[in-house]
Amino acid sequence: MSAQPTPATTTTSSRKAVSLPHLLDMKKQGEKIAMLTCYDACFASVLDASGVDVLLIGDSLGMVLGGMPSTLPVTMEMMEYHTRCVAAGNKSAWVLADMPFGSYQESPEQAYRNAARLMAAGANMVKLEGTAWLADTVNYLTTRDIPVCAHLGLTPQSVSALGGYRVQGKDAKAAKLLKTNAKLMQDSGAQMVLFELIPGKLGADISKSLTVPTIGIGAGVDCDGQVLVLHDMLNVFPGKKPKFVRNFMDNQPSIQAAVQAYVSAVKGKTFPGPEHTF
Ligand SMILES: Nc1nc(=O)c2c([nH]1)NC[C@@H]1CN(c3ccc(C(=O)N[C@@H](CCC(=O)O)C(=O)O)cc3)CN21
Ligand SMILES: CC(C)C(=O)C(=O)O
Ligand SMILES: [Mg+2]
Repeated sequence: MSAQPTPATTTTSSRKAVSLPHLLDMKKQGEKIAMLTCYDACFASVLDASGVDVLLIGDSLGMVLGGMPSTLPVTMEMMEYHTRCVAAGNKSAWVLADMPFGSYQESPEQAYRNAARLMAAGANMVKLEGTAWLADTVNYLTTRDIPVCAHLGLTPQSVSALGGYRVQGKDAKAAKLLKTNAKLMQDSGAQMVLFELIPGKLGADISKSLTVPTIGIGAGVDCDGQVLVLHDMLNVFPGKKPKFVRNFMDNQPSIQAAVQAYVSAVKGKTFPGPEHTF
């Protein structure tokens, strides 16, 4: 083979595609997983080239792109469209798509039918919010070769039942239940578990107790990876920022540099700090 031209800039755009074994290996090696939400081809290309490991097509897109008051009005059509957009711009990152409110809660069969649509649109894995009731569905999807990330802790699709976007697992009983449910998700076949808004100590404890990688948002620095909503860390989402958000545009000349600063901060364990942790 003839020599390849040397790239002008050092990026990770030529990295090997991120895979499930690779993500498991990152946990084993102690390399933190950097995840960001992504809703379109253009940002998919920027994030992929900046070394983001996982692109999450979050149902937060309803609030961020659509200006909706919650994630509940988000539909399968919206999730499919944005998953297609992200897959089109991505080369090597792992593509994770949220299943929207009402698309999986009825039955494992309903969940499979809708998960298959997101996989066909370009997702590598789907994410479902729930507690113990979700176990059968996780088992149904994973035995049929659809990789699953279980989303525990604050589950925004349950905002009305939970009484707001509040920290979960605060007392000993709630903490124990969360840990039990995390193990149940792993035992049901989930290859990733995501925690939103839980005490940092609990995030550390559960992450140590699981063999699959854990991803945190407001769950402390000791999860195996971190996720933020892209528009929050770029400081373009209006209104009061949750405590776990850091503005990565601070002192950065470009969006690319801000995203690279996020990846470095996650890998270097300097984000999240105590000031972002409950
Ligand atoms: N732009 C955006 N960013 C997000 O992180 C996000 C969304 N949208 N939409 C879906 C959910 C909603 N999320 C939220 C929203 C608000 C708080 C919040 O204000 N939390 C309080 C904690 C309150 C307590 O102490 O219990 C905080 O101060 O952070 C947290 C998560 C996370 N997700
Ligand atoms: C905040 C993350 C975890 C999410 O589920 C979303 O963006 O929808
Ligand atoms: Mg979501």
